[in-house]
Amino acid sequence: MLVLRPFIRQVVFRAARPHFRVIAAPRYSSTLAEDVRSDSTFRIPLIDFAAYKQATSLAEKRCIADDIVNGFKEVGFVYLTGHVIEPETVDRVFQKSAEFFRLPEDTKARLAWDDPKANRGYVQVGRERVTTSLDAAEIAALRAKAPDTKESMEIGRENHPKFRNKWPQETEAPEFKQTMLHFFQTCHEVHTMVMKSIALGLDLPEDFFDNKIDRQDHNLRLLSYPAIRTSLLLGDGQARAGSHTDYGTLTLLFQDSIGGLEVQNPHTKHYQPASPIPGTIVVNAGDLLARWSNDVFRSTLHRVVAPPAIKINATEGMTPTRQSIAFFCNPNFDAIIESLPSCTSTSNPSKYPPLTTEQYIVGRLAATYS
Ligand SMILES: O=C(O)CCC(=O)C(=O)O
Ligand SMILES: [Fe+2]
Repeated sequence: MLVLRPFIRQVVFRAARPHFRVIAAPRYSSTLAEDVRSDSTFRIPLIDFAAYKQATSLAEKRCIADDIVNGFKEVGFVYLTGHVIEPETVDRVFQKSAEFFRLPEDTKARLAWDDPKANRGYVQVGRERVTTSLDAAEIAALRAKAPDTKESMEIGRENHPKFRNKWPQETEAPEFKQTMLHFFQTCHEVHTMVMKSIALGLDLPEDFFDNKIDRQDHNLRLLSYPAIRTSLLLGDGQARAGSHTDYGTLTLLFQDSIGGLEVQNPHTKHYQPASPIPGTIVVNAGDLLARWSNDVFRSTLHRVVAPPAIKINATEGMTPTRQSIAFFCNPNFDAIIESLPSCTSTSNPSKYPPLTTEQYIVGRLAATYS
């Protein structure tokens, strides 16, 4: 599958409005590290993971692994194509998610999220305010002034010894549970594979992460952003989802065609659109992977803002409904996250003390919800 590599290198996604702009870059384009230094050439690399799965030698795998690691080092985000998830599977999850959010308010309220340790259940509009702040009072003030305009449903691993998922009844949402559990398993498998490639790209044995990420302590988040007058999204700090980083190893993000996701260019600090590319997964590195890699990887700020609006009259625009599905991949909750041996040296000592996944994630979740 090495033949695919030159092709992928030529198809360079330039993050610039309007959406859906994929530009064939010159054959001998500059490197990613050079491109991301300016907003006009900023790009999120598109990586064909099929080449990794089909590689017949470690050297072939290393090529893709290097591209993936480079993407997380320079941008913190990549678009993944050639993964194992069929488009029909993703379509079905979107359909079942939309059906769920159409349930009556009191049905959803019965399933309300109520405990950051469990992190399961329905979160109504305005209840979460994602932010980088760690200060509870500051987050509460932000939530009051500019709440996230989204609702979500959080699903954890089904076989947890202490915490139960909050499922609607089968008669209320037929095949919802089965669809989500199947998708959870599929995303777990993608995570395991991508982490193998990351291990290789960081000069570790390919199976380095295997026994640290096998417990499926992940979180599947169904997201629904209701239609809203665009003027309500344009105020100070106002967004569909405020600027934040994710907490775990990787996030696998599936978005519909509406747009609005933006990624901060780490060099210029300006936000650039991560426009939907059909069939791809947007994959970003989270805080724990950045910490594990001693900041070799970036956990990049991102947010969801108003996409190009549909005019409802001469002065007012309406921002259409948007759906996305985020699969937050985590290490095992009792895994100790300490700087990886290949990311530290005497001249680059570890920047962070060790901590467990649970300590980090439960602390962040407790701060961001009301
Ligand atoms: O909806 C999206 O596109 C992004 C959502 C997100 O970043 C999150 O929930 O952490
Ligand atoms: Fe996020």
